[in-house]
Amino acid sequence: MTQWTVERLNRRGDGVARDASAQQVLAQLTLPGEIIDGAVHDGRIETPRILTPSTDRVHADCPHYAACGGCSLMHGSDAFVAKWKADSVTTALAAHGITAKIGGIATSPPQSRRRAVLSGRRTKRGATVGFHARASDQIVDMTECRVLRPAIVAALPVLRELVATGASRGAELALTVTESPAGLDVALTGGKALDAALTERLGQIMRQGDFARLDWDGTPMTRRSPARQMGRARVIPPPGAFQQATAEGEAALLSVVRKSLQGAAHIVDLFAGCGTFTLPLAVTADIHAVEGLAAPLDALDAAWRATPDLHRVTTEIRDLSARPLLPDELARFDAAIIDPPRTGAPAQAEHLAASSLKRVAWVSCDPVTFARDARTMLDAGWRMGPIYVVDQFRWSPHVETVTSFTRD
Ligand SMILES: C[S@@+](CC[C@H](N)C(=O)[O-])C[C@H]1O[C@@H](n2cnc3c(N)ncnc32)[C@H](O)[C@@H]1O
Repeated sequence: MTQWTVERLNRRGDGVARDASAQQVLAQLTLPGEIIDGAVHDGRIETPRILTPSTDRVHADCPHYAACGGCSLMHGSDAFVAKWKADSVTTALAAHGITAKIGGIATSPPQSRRRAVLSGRRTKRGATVGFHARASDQIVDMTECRVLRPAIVAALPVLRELVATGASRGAELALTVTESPAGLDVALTGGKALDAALTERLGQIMRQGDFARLDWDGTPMTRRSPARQMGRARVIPPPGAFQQATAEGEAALLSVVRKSLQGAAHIVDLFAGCGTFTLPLAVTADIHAVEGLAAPLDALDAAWRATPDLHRVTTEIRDLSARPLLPDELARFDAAIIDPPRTGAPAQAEHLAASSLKRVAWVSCDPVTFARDARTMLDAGWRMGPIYVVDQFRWSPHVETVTSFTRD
């Protein structure tokens, strides 16, 4: 059988391997340097046999690992994964001619992810709930998980009950499950239409799982408010709202943002969400929070109004792709935070680059789009500080970063 040598992992964490004639295949769950064989289908080896393992290979301690798409790097040592994530940032920046200094990597511990989007489907015997299998629309019926908070794992039987009760045959439900201090906050989409009988049954299931809130396709049922602390403020995030995936990751991002903007008195927070950065920084600065969705901004505003002694916080609903803040609008601030979605913020980057601002803290969840936007800033004369890698999605190929841009 042909033998292949794994040269590197691609951005999805798949091994890129070559045989003696330089033919290339992709092989999941492999590591650089490994010699493998296995059946090739459509340019992929789905179940590679590891003939010569890497010294970075470790036992993946999860019964679902062979199939579950939630993790794809659990077979690599912590040191290997940390270096691979840092290297994927430097490689993305190098593609735009940028030499980056990595300031450090903060990896969230196992079982720390407090928010996950799971899938659920009714089956003949009940229901299946979990992440999708790798490159598949099948759902892995999860009984254990090394990344999710224990409270979410413990709720899996109740989540299955929820899906068995509320899913139409064949339909796939999406369950955004967030651990709040008051209990689980579950937002479900794709369920059966609510009627009196279903509402009553859902109430029983909520009590069984001791859920704080269940949002059924836009109809919220609340037993306790799923409020959480952001700085001194208590925010009630809207159902399913974006929140940083781990408390440790959020603290690491906030610490770099805070240090980068120290002493700033008037800050604009672009892509502000529910106020992860706005509310803690409002202890020392006036903040203008800009965000595309009304619901998170309403939550941010309500939290600010209910908290004594914070600086002034104003909010603006605005699509920052279609209508980025212009240089003359940015002129009234002395610093900015930007935390765009994975697509990055090419339009807003142009205007930040051309503005009179002197400091920008830049949070990113995609090194490739970040590198493009960083190029825009550097071309306009900004300097980029060290990049901190914040790994909130341990064992997945996902990489987040935070850095600062300054100029005199
Ligand atoms: C990565 S999240 C960051 C949220 C917040 N900074 C935090 O840390 O919780 C990106 C945010 O950008 C918002 N968003 C996405 N596209 C947008 C757009 N075109 N204009 C304005 N906001 C947008 C999303 O609703 C989301 O709240």
